[in-house]
Amino acid sequence: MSGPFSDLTETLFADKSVLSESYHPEEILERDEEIEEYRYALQDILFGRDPENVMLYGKAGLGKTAVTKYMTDALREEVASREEADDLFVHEVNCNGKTLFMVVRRLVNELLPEDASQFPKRGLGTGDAFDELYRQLDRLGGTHLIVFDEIDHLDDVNTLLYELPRARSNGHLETSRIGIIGISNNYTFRNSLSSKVKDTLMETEISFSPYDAGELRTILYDRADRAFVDGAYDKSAITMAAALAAQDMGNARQAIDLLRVGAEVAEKAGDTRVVDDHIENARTLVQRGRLRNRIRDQTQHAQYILETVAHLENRGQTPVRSKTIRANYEDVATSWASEPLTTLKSIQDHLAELHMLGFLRRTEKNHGLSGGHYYEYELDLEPGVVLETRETIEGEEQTV
Ligand SMILES: Nc1ncnc2c1ncn2[C@@H]1O[C@H](COP(=O)(O)OP(=O)(O)OP(=O)(O)O)[C@@H](O)[C@H]1O
Repeated sequence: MSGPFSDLTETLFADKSVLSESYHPEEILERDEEIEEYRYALQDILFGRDPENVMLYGKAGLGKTAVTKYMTDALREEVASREEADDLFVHEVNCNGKTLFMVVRRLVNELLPEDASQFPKRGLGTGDAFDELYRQLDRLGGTHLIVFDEIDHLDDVNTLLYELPRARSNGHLETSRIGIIGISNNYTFRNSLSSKVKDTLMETEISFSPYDAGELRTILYDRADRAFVDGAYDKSAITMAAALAAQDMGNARQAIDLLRVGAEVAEKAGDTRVVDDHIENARTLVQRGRLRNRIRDQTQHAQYILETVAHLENRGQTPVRSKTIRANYEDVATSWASEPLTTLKSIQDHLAELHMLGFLRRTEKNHGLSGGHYYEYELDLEPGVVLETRETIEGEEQTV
């Protein structure tokens, strides 16, 4: 029987999952120094001693999570192969949007025996959660590495970083040991800690710098070799993806995304080889995707105003003054069944913000004493992207 999928064969990919976000590379490339520092900080675990605490700093996509997974997996394997080494447990918790209580409770629940009831959400305090955490850690014994991702987003991080590292010396733990691994995008995180914590933490700091084009090329070649069938990519396509990502933020995630999206562009076009043009197309698609996310992040009325300017732009009526934008904005807001903002000042505030964020271009007009002084606005991006994104957002809201 023939159907819409029946004539499909795989032409480009040997294993596409290698280019996905959930893929964990077996080998970490171009991070030898960071791995060496990490190894030194954690190696005491093998000899029954407390590990050093580790703080990793670096912007998005620079390998902090990948290196951490690689190191903790390798350590687990090593511990398993040595009879004399204590058991090793690795726990991970993301701190974004969480309170200290939520984070400690989450760890407790992960440690509790399967048949035990969960730590209550209400009725007990953070101190009780810490006590339970210590009880469970000692019940299991061994060494526990706790990875706190986005640690800078945690409220009351000072208490966490004062309590946990000292739990053993303070007599809360007898049979188990703890090592803390904190991950942060914010290089100034340490400065925000209380001096008490700064003085006692004694952590190893490992800083992840942006990848240069050569380093990204190495990472991409390795992925491409695994992801594609033989002869399915041009070397220059890899060079181009690496160069584009290096020029931007030196982010490996972005480089891998460019390669994956480029390959998808090639596949859709029925091409059997990924070449520069596909990567160039991927760049536009990835940029559009990012732009859509930025539009989504704006408040509802800021989005209506952006949509208004996009309509005016399409009708060739820009640059335009805030008064005209306001009149048109009222129709847009009403068309989405929303009550428009009432004052010109609130529209102007949104316009100033949208200008500052790079969505709008603004020109100052000065017509002397008689004509007055005002601004004219036009869109600083393609109107089509704004209107498409707005339609999608409203469509999603209606289905919720
Ligand atoms: N040195 C490397 N070798 C191989 N793959 C890498 C390397 N660095 C990063 N990657 C890959 O790039 C992607 C992003 O890396 P990762 O998630 O580790 O970044 P991160 O620094 O933790 O960023 P974020 O703060 O956004 O989570 C992942 O797919 C990861 O496997």
